[in-house]
Amino acid sequence: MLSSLVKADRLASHVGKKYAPFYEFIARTLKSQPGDVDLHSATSISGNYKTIDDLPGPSLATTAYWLFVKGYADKSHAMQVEHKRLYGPIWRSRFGPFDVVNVATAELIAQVIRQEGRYPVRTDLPHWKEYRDMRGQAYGIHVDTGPEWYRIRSALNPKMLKLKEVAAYAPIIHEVVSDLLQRVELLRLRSPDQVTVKDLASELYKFGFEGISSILFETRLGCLQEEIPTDTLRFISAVNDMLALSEMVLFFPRWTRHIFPFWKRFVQAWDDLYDVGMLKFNVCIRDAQYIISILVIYIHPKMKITRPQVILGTSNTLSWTLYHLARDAEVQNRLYNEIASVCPNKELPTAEHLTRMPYMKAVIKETLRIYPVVPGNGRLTVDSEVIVDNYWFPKKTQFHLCHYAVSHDESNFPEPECFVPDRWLRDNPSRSQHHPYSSVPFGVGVRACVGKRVAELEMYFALSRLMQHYEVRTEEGAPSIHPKTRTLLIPSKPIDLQFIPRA
Ligand code: HEM
Repeated sequence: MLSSLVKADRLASHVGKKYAPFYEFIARTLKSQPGDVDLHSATSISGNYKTIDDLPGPSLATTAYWLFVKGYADKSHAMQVEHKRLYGPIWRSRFGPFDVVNVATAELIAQVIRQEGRYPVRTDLPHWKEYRDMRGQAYGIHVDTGPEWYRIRSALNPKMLKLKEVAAYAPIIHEVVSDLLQRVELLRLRSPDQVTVKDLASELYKFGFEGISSILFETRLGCLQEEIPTDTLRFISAVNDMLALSEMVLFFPRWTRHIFPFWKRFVQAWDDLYDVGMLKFNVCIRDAQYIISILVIYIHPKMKITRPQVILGTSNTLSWTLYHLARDAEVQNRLYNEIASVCPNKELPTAEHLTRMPYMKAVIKETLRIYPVVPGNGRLTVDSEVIVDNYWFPKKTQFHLCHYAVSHDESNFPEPECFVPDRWLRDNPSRSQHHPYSSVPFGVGVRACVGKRVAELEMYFALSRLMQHYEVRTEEGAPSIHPKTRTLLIPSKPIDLQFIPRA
């Protein structure tokens, strides 16, 4: 029990006092959990537990059938839900070199996170490490593990996760939001009906890329300009190639590298990334590693070079938010009224204003619940064996945390497919009683998203200023748009919206 409380305390100190009741909940739960064992002696008690071989789950052939015949290759988020229904909340999937244990309830995710150790690992990225070893470069925050990751992360946390520090980025973010507003105005005026902006998501992707780059590079990339600068295009294209090749490189064994061109092109893409990163943005190699690590996590592998579509979490979330607001006039009016009352006469919102906009926060939370940008996260057990739901797992077990299935579970969120921001408001009768891990779009624990605060600031500023200037509507008879998975959860079709200027 002592070890449980220590773990809960450690977690608490990482995330802050705000969540004190949540830690109490964790500590209480831990007292009665099967996971509350001395993990160092797990091997000796492993005989009392079932093992990975006892788990239900699809065979390789069944998985291939689901992906390629039943059409779930770009709907792996929906496959989580279906497989949970078929196999229960914990199951095993095998495909190619991947052997994964899926967990799909909030409680099971909590059990994995509780045992993630001091230096959690999402997944092994041997090919990324190999490139860096070859060029004698450091791994960076996304790839690094162990004490070196912890060192970088500890240096970043106070800068990135403290609201006061992040609020210092407000002027840069507002500058980029002003460009977005100009771009929306230009595009709507240019359209035949003078209100419709076609494929809004791709404009917001450029906004997201521009926003994060101006914070990290302290220089503007020009993504929202009419003509995107060549260097920026080259940088984006290198990221695109690197991500597209990343899966291929991992899938084929090493000895095939002389036969197929993937590895050579993968190395070239990384070389280009560093070259352009350092030339264009004038950053030193260590900074470049850090910046590139951050950027590449959220860039969509399939984005087209001719029309750069850079998918970042913030822009993706904004696209879905506007999509729902356009379909729900009541929610949109409530949001507009809140913004107008806190910032009358289109006053520029500040970080302080945001503290008085609970409804806007609820709108974004609800969007992230329905569309968690990262629909499935990972944890690789490195330090110790773990016990989850009466199963014993050895070191090097890859867990898949099925965020999407959990945040769509009706035992946590009644009518889970409905967009109901009210469920997040305190003192509201329709507030859901849900497990604290039932919607964790930014991940949880010490390895959770380091950009959460920056992302929130960007989304709140962009949404409030768009609402100050426009009412959004859908075109008559516009079809519903469903998400698809391309590593991230993205709209399956372009989102076209009308922007009606407000008086
Ligand atoms: C709505 C926007 C965003 C969402 C939903 C999101 C979500 C996530 C998730 C789920 C993870 C994995 C966490 C885990 O393993 O527990 C993650 C990691 C990470 N995110 Fe974000 N993210 C967003 C925006 C950003 C932004 C704007 C930045 C950059 C400033 C960023 C930087 C990172 C980094 C560096 C990591 C790796 C942290 C580590 O391994 O220590 N994210 N994010």
